[in-house]
Amino acid sequence: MDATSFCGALPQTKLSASNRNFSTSCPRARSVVSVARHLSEEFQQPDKLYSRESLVVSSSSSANKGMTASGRSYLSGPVMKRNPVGQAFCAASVVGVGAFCEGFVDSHLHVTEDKVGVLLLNLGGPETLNDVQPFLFNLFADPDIIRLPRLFQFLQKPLAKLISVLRAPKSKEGYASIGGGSPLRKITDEQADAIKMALKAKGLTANVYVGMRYWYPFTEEAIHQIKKDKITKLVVLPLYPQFSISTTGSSLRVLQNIFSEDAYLSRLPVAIIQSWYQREGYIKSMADLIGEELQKFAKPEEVMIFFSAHGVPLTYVEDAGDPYKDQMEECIYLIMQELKARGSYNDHALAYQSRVGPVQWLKPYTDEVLVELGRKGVKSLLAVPVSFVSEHIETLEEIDMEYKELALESGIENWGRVPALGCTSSFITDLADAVIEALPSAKSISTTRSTSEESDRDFLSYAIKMIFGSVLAFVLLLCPKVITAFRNLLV
Ligand SMILES: C=CC1=C(C)c2cc3[nH]c(cc4nc(cc5[nH]c(cc1n2)c(C)c5CCC(=O)O)C(CCC(=O)O)=C4C)c(C)c3C=C
Ligand SMILES: [Fe+2]
Repeated sequence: MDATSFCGALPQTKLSASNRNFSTSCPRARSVVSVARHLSEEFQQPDKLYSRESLVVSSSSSANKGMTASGRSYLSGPVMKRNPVGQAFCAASVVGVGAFCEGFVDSHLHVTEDKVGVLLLNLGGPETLNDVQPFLFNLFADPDIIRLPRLFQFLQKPLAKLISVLRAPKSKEGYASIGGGSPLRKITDEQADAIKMALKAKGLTANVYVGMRYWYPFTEEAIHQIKKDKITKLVVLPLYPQFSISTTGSSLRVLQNIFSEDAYLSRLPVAIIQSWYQREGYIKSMADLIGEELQKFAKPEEVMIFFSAHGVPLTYVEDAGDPYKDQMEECIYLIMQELKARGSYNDHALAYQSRVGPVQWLKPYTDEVLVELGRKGVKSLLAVPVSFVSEHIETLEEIDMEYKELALESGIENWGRVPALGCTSSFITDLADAVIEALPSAKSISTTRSTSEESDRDFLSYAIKMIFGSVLAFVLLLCPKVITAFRNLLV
């Protein structure tokens, strides 16, 4: 497998151009932030962290699983056989009972006695209003959220402090209006329990862990527990249907860092499901929910189906090759095809919400499209949140309150909103299938540990950057003009 073929492992129905960007047009290794791309660079340097066949990062797709851009298999291990509707045969061959995965039969028909773990990756959210500023700090301190040129990366934390302090009042207002905190932890825990039960029903006993990127339970805590439980095979399932550098990519980078520094983890066979927006079970579950909500309108056939996805800055897609936009568009296409197959021929639109800061984000923007649709005479509209599978601040506050008000002011008379998938059983069953399908392709990561000389050097440069960064932040904080300019940009 070469670096290009690894990039080909990204979901790729319409992505060949952006995938090529991963390996060719973005030479900076650290500031350009896709884990897939980063790994592909590691592959070009054989003495670095990852061996060529070490980490299986797959798109959970019936169309391209296990295939490179040129159609060759990138999996060196067993490749799952599939039936024509994209379900792996694996579910039927799982026969295990007892603790963990005893008796699990892989596609080589070898009986393995693994302790299977499933790690759900999610964003996390503040549980109280006091958590909001530190949560925002964690978010903005992420180099996959604020992407600074390499030379300025030492400013990441001071900048995160500044932005989080300035943004906190507005965010707090939002969280206060949905009950004083994010529901994400509770919902993700429920999803974890539901996936565990669904796996058990299919004959696979597994521990399911939740690892959040910016709040408790942090990914590090989940990994600690995975080690304690002596898991022997791990499937990583990010709870984002579409891959973005800013979400799945960021969480995978954290995992990569933890795994590369730990002897046990670097030997642990891992399979990563990178995106799953194209899975039949997910598409059908979304179509079910949309169909149900359409029926609540007096004239369902006249309703505009309005997909609202979380945005990302335009540079992610255009410069860093984030496949998010392509995957989102393909996802909407598949959902609409499914609705057509069921006899619904509604008009639809896709727009992007929740932009933050002064830069351009993916367009069209949700608020502008709502006003435009109202102006054009659309009277009935069904909002469909499509980038996230739990209720969260951006569905409960931004869509249900802000956008609804804007739509009604703009002339739309009948408003509806599709709930997030949450623990919808067909959806959970499909995620369980995705886990079972991914399991046989788990591979361990082999690493070379850094020498003590290297870590001494790292520490020194870290210390210098921190001191320099703190002085700069101090100067910035003392300059009222800078603060006012920032505040105007952020709120
Ligand atoms: C696919 C989903 C998401 C993408 C892509 C994404 C990118 C992204 N987000 C920010 C900034 C913020 N995000 C915030 C909260 C938040 N974002 C998502 C999802 C995606 N973000 C979720 C699920 C949540 C948590 C919601 C909750 O219930 O707690 C916030 C904090 C809330 C606020 O102040 O608005 C910020 C800020 C950026 C900059 C970005 C891409 C670069
Ligand atoms: Fe966000």
